[in-house]
Amino acid sequence: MATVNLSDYRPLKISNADDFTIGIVVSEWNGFVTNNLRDAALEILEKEGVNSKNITVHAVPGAFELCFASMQLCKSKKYDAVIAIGCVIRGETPHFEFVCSAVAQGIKDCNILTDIPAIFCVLTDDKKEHSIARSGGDLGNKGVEAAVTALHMIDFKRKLTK
Ligand SMILES: Nc1c(NC[C@H](O)[C@H](O)[C@H](O)CO)[nH]c(=O)[nH]c1=O
Ligand SMILES: CC(=O)[C@@H](O)COP(=O)(O)O
Repeated sequence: MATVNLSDYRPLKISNADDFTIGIVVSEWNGFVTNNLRDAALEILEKEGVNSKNITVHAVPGAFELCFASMQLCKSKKYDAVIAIGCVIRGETPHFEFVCSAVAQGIKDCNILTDIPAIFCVLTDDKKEHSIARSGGDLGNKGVEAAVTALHMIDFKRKLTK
């Protein structure tokens, strides 16, 4: 049983977040989870000073489609960071393994093949209850973690190019 609250969030007070541009891709599969992840990420981004007009949210059918959509957003050069949000819940067949592996590799590829940080906010859970606990339940909300990570990575990259 996990004991760490994934959302032990303390304000980052990043000074120049008002001009950060962020693309968010949300898969519609398990929307009862992914919408909560999305909303938590949006809340943190705006709390940290990102202008809502600089945040764009795109929907795709399933987690597998996060690969294509995230790469397109990264290649567009319109965003300082991209957050990929999904929830894959194990079924009866090995399909779960293939989807999870493909999505992890696909989002990794966005980071390696483009110079845009792509954040992996995809729950890969054996049970629905695990996903619920991590999207606003007892174990916090992975969307918080993803938003914080995106801000850190934008800040990291900007410091490199100073
Ligand atoms: N079982 C889940 C899926 N499966 C669908 C795939 O992601 C993909 O849309 C399909 O294979 C067509 O390419 N997607 C999730 O996001 N979550 C699941 O639990
Ligand atoms: C992870 C999935 O794609 C899942 O919906 C597949 O379910 P099943 O393995 O029972 O077909």
